[in-house]
Amino acid sequence: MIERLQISHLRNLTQVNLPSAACNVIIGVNGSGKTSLLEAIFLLSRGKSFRHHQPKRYIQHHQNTATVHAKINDGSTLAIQKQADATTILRLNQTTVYNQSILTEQLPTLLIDPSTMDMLEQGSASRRQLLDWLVFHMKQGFHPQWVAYQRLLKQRNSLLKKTRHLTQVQLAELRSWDKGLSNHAALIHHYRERIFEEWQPYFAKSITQLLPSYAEQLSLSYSAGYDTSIALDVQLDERLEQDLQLGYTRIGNHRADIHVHWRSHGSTKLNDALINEKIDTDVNKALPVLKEQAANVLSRGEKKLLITALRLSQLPLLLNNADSDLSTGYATSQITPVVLLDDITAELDDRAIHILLSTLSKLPCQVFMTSLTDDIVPLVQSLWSTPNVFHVKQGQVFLS
Ligand SMILES: Nc1ncnc2c1ncn2[C@@H]1O[C@H](COP(=O)(O)OP(=O)(O)OP(=O)(O)O)[C@@H](O)[C@H]1O
Repeated sequence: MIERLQISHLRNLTQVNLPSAACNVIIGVNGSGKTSLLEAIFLLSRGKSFRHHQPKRYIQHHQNTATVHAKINDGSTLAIQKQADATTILRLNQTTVYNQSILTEQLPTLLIDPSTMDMLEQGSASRRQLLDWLVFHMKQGFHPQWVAYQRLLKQRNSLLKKTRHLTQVQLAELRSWDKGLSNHAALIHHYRERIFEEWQPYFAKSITQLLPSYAEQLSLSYSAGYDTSIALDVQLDERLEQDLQLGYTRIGNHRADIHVHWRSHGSTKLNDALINEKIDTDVNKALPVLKEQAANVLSRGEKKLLITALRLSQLPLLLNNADSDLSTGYATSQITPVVLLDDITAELDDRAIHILLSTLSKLPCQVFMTSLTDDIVPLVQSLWSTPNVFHVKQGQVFLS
C-alpha cells in the first residue's frame, strides 16, 4: 500500500507530497488536478500515462522532467522520472532498475475511468490488456514471453512493411522469426487461456452484484488471435503473401480478444429485426435462443456497469491467487493492488457506486478516487474507518 506519494511537475501538480490511507478521496473542481494525481500513480506503476503517450504532454509546461515517488508500507520506495524525450529513469529502493515490469509487479494498479467505459466498442487492444493485466500479475512466466513475442513481431512487421517481395535470405530470416513467434505464441495462449478460465466465475459473481437482471445472460469468451490447433508458424507461412500485401502480420496473440456475449431465452428486450437476424434454437428448452454481442443489447448505463464488473471481478481473483489469510480469506502477500477511480459519480448511478465501493472496502486493496463534489464522502466514511479526504485547488492538494 502506498503510504506517501510525491509528485513533481506533472501537469498542474508542481510539488505534491501527501500521506495516503487505504481509501483516498480527491475532490476538486474541473481542471484542479484530480485526474493528474491518478495519472501520476498510474505512471509509476505502468511507465506510461493513461491519457497521453508522449511525456511532453504531461510534463509540466516549461519543465524538462516529471517525477513520481512512492513510499510503500513495507518500507520500499518506487520512483519514476520521465523526460520530454521519453527517457525514463526508474528506481526501486533508490537503486536504478531497467525494466518497468519490476515496478509494475510491486504496484499493480487497476483503473476505472471514463475512457475505460468505451472498451466494448473500441478495438481489441483495451480488452486484451484487461486479460493481460491479470495474466501478468498471476503468471510470472508470461511477461518474458510477451516481450520476446513483441520483439519478433516488430522485426517481422518492419520487414513486411519494407518490401512486398522477399529475397531468399529475407525469407529464411522471416521463417526463423516465425518459428520463435510460434513458440512464444503457444505459451502466451496457454497462460491467457488458463487465467481466462479462472476469471469467469469471478466475472459471473460481479454481474450478479452489479447487473442482477443479466445474471444468467452474460458470458465471456476469449479468442486467441489465431487457430491454436495449428502451430502459428505454419499458419504464418500459409498466409505470407497476404501479410506481404498488407504490410503487417494479421494473425497471432497480438490479435487476441475478449468478447462479452448476451444470450437469452424468449427475451422481449430485442426488436423484431434483431430477432429475425439472430434467432437460434435451443433443443433442450425448445425456446428461441437469442444471441448477441452484449455491446449491441445493453444500454449505455448498463455497459458501464458491465465494464465495472469486468474490472472489479479481477481484484478478488488476483487477491485469491496467493496463500490466503484465514481471517480475511485473501492473500497475505505484501503487495496491495491500487484501484484508481476517476470521476465515478459521473459514470455510475448511486446503487452501482455503493456496490462498487462496498466491494472494494472489503478487499485488501488501496483506493484513490476523484470527485467533483464531496457528496461521496459520507458513503466513503461509512465504508472505510479512516479515509483521507483531499481537496485540490489549482494543483495544490490539501488534506481535510
Ligand atoms: N503539461 C501541462 N502542464 C501544466 N498544466 C497542464 C498540462 N497539461 C494539462 N494541464 C492543466 O492541468 C490541469 C489539471 O487537469 P486534470 O485533468 O488533472 O484536472 P481534473 O481536476 O481531473 O479536471 P476534470 O474534473 O475536468 O476532469 C488542467 O487545468 C490543465 O489545463
